[in-house]
Amino acid sequence: MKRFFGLPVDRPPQWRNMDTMTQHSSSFHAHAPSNPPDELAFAGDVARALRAQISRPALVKQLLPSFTALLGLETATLVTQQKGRWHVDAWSDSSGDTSHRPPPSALPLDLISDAIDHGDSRNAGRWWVVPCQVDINENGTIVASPMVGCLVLESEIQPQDRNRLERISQLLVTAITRTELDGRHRHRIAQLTSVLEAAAKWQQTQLQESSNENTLLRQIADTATDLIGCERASIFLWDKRRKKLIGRPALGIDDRPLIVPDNAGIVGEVLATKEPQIWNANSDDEARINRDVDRSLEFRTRSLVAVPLIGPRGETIGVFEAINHLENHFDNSDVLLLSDLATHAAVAIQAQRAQQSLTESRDRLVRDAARSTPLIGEHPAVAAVRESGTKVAKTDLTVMILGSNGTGKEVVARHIHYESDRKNGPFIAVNCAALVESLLESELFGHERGSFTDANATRVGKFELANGGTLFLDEVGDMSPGGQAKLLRVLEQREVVRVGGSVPIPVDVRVIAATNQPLEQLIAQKRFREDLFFRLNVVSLTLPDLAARGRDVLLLANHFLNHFCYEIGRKVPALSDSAQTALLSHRWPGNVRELRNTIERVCYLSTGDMIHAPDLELRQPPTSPENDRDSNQRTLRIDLPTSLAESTRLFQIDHIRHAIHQCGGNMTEAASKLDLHRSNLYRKMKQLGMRTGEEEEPA
Ligand SMILES: Nc1ncnc2c1ncn2[C@@H]1O[C@H](COP(=O)(O)OP(=O)(O)OP(=O)(O)O)[C@@H](O)[C@H]1O
Repeated sequence: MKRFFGLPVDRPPQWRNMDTMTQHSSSFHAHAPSNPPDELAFAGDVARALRAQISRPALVKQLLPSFTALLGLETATLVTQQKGRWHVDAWSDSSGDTSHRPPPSALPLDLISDAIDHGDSRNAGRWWVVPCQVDINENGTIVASPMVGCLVLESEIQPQDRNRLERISQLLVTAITRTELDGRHRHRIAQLTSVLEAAAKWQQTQLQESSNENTLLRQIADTATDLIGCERASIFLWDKRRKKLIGRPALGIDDRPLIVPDNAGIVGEVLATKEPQIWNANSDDEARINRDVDRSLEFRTRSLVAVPLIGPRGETIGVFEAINHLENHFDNSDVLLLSDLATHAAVAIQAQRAQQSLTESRDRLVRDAARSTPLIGEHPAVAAVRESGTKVAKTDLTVMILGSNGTGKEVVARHIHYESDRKNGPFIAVNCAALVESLLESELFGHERGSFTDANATRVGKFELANGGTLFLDEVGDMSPGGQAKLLRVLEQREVVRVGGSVPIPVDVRVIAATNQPLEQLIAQKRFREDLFFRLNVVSLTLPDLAARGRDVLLLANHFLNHFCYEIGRKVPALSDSAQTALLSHRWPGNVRELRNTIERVCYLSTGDMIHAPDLELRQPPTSPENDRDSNQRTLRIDLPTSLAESTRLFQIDHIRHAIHQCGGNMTEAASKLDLHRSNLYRKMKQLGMRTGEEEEPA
């Protein structure tokens, strides 16, 4: 390959022997105007035009007159093939006139075809034809359609001048093809940039939870319509099982999909062959178009291009179709662009489907999780907790749940979580009583590697794990002073610092705390921070003991019966009258947890369709101030050394509890039994650090 001014030029073999003639060529001025440009100046013009990155027509217009003058030609013409016909792109005569373009028929068409077919220059009489072409894969770049053209030169050329003519013609041809290629590259880069921008937008759409497949498909079709410049674009998704292609957005007037058999028309051809298809009216077979669809949609297809939609794993998911080019017929460049769009569209569609199915699975799991821990109970106090929980769930307020062990505080916390907008986030429960001080901090806030002896690796704390969801801090009253201080800081600043770390990590967590301890009393004893109490106690919900919930015991018993029998696959037995009476009269010191365990045991151990009282094996626990509330000969043992004032306080607490219990939680009755006014009873209870929730009031 020879180079002219840095530009590669392929020399046709039959001209190589003309090199020796170059030295004589400067005498060639057959028809040159009076002051012709010299070869070097022309080469300079070519280099400048190339640097300016002008379009091919502009470059030819600029250089053709001086080229004609330099070689002393009569005329020089650039012809190209367009839709199978010859077209005169540019023309110049020896005087530099470019306006009198001849018709293609005035040119030596046979010689032109000969030069194109052989890919090298041809000469016949006064005509010289130099091919000027851009191939499909020139320079390793995909070019949609080739440029087929020739420089046609008209001149009485002397043999000794042929070499010069060839050399200068090749310089112009190289400049023309280079400019054409550069233009195509720029156009292609712009196209690919647009495709990538569109793909990024589709990705955003597909990630939005609110978007559905229709939104995405419409967006993809709109992009194709804009970029290709056509009237409509449709995506046909393949329903393999039903052997149908479902076109969306439909060509139709409203939002209905267009359903066609998967072997019909051009889209059917594309699906079967996985090959793109172009159809243009007048030049292509009319029978390939399904005019029935046109008629039903009151539309006329004049031109169409369709490409397969291939998913990321090579599976065909449908066909992408563009209809009616706005300016022209569709050609290979439209196939190329639509194929680029189809590649990204197929990925976006598949990703959207995967996202959709993940969202559905997640929603199903969340629903199942919410159903697995229902807050059972019709007692007004339980109903009130449920109602307040639902209300407070819509806010991000911190909630404190009070109640004895096993009354269902975690169930209430879960109820709030699943009723809230955080339900798709995690629900993390931590039992603060179960961990020693040092471990609790690392459990809640995480720790950095090496922050203490056993910290072999960095650990993410529960606060971070609960990000976007709910953190349930059970037995918060048992938290260490250090832990309390840290917890307060996290609640105030909404960020955690891992143990041994210094970087604050933002967290978006709703905190629900619970305790069975009288926190006011702990505050008085300086065992619980008052400021933390106020932070946690923004809303407080109190669960009554199970024994105070009346017939809820039976509701819960039946709920657990159904649950465990379903788990072990046995028929659900009924509770006999004796069993019901036993359940209702038991004191349930372990509350709902105890009831649950009792029913679980019965489900596994009893046989038959009926559960009787003895099956329940309910034994009253040994006498203690906590559980011997029915006995009138109760003993309250207070360990020594205890001050008289403290002993009196503990006695009063026990006595009031006993009275409330005996009255089934009815505070008015309990107050009268204690010879107090109801409001005085409440005041006394507060004084003693007792809980005074209305929940102890039965219906
Ligand atoms: N109202 C309820 N409806 C259904 N199940 C309940 C209800 N209350 C409690 N339970 C069940 O009783 C058991 C104990 O409940 P939970 O752990 O919520 O109590 P808790 O008050 O948090 O206990 P602790 O104070 O010991 O942490 C759980 O198995 C729970 O599913």
